[in-house]
Amino acid sequence: MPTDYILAIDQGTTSTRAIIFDQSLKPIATAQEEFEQIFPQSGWVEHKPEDLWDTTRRMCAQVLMKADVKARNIAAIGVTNQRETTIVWEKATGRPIYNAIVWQDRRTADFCQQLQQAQHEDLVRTKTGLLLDPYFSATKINWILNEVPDARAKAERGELLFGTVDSYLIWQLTGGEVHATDATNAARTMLYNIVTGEWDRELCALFDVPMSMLPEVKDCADDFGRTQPDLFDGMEIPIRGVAGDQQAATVGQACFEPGMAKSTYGTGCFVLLNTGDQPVFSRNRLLTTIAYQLDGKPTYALEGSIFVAGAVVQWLRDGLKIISDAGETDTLAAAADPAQSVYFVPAFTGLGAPYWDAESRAAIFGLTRNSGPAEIAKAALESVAFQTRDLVEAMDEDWGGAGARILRIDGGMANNQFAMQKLADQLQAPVDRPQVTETTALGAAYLAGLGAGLLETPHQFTRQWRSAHQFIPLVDKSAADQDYQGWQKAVQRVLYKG
Ligand SMILES: Nc1ncnc2c1ncn2[C@@H]1O[C@H](COP(=O)(O)OP(=O)(O)O)[C@@H](O)[C@H]1O
Ligand SMILES: O=P(O)(O)OC[C@H](O)CO
Repeated sequence: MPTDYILAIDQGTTSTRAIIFDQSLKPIATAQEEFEQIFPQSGWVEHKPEDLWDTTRRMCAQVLMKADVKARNIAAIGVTNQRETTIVWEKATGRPIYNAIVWQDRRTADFCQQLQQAQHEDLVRTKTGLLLDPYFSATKINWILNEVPDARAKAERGELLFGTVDSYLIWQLTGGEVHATDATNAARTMLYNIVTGEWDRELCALFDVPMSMLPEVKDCADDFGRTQPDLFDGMEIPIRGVAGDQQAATVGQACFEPGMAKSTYGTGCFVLLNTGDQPVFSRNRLLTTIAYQLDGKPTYALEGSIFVAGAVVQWLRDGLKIISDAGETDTLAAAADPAQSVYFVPAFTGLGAPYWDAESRAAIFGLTRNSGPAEIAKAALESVAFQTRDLVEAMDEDWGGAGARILRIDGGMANNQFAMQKLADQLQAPVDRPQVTETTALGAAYLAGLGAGLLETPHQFTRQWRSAHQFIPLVDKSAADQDYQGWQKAVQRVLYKG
């Protein structure tokens, strides 16, 4: 049998997936497992790095078995990951010195505020395209170095390494041989200059992060080393593709032309609009980021980041316990009393774009004695559509109204008919769900195939993209606007910043 499969590892916020694709990029088999979410204090979110690695290793083994494919038939591995999540480990042992601090974690809000008050936001923004928010890695690294005993001294002696989840997995996969990341993940650390394409000395000084801890930055389709032999039956499989999960989804949705946009509904929701070879800086507090980097050339994107999308459904299941499965919200919401105006602002960990309010917390408005699980589920799903409209309106202004008129959607929650119909209604524009909804893994597989020289240029891949379902607006603009105004009022009531 020829060596012609690609293994994509998608290490997400709530679960780890491994998917095998054939050379035509058709998914052959998937293995997936959830892992523990740790909430030590209000606004804090952690993962055990060992869980991220163990689930990765096991899902890779499982998917090979499921697909009945041998390791020797895997031509290349692509890695994609939850972004910004921060891990610091010992160079000598590979042992993490603290749990992974997850992107949603808000513990460094005060530090960010101090830096804002000291007028550092413009510097950060021009160099990184980001805002001074706890979301990004820099202040999380600073926290670990300050709070873990001896960490700072060890870091200064060059004994500690930092990585986003991709780097940590590459380090583990290669048996400590390779400490690298790609430009899209580097762009989320708040230490990387997205214009010059290098780690920024001034920012590392500002956040007090020794540059010796930082990984080498590579293209998205590049040589990230080979797996250590005892992981895959003695085979050393090349790792050839890496991208942050939202950027991988942008690739997987074939958004290769300026003006094309995708929106991914996983734990959070992230809209990325391709802006071409020049960074566009937002006037509406959206982020500027690298969509992908090939042959040393970055393609930039405007990004809107919502911290809670699918996570609100998880909360209905695990917190409120009104459903036992995420999919149940679909029928539950459809049965809600249409006369009630319940709004749910899911600011469990503050609000992301365009509000950037780390201290606000969630609230439900408009409850009556007749409100029940159906009305709450409906409001939860609708919150995702309203939040996306917030982003798309901001993007339209920044991009001169010439943004994508059709949004490509993916992620676990894109399977929810009710939520996605509401989205089309709110945007007053069509919403396209593709045939392959595992676009994040697909993007990573494509990059790995490109890096391994198995696959052709992006234009070839673009021709393969197919819509499976298009949602079109079913309400008129005035009804949608009236609904949206209720949301805007609800948001104003939870904003901490006022
Ligand atoms: N049918 C559905 N309806 C609503 N939400 C869903 C549905 N299926 C999955 N989800 C939500 O989507 C999220 C999982 O999507 P996924 O893309 O796997 O996320 P992640 O990569 O962040 O782990 C969960 O938060 C889950 O609650
Ligand atoms: O794990 P996801 O799919 O929710 O994505 C998380 C993002 O990368 C955070 O920036």
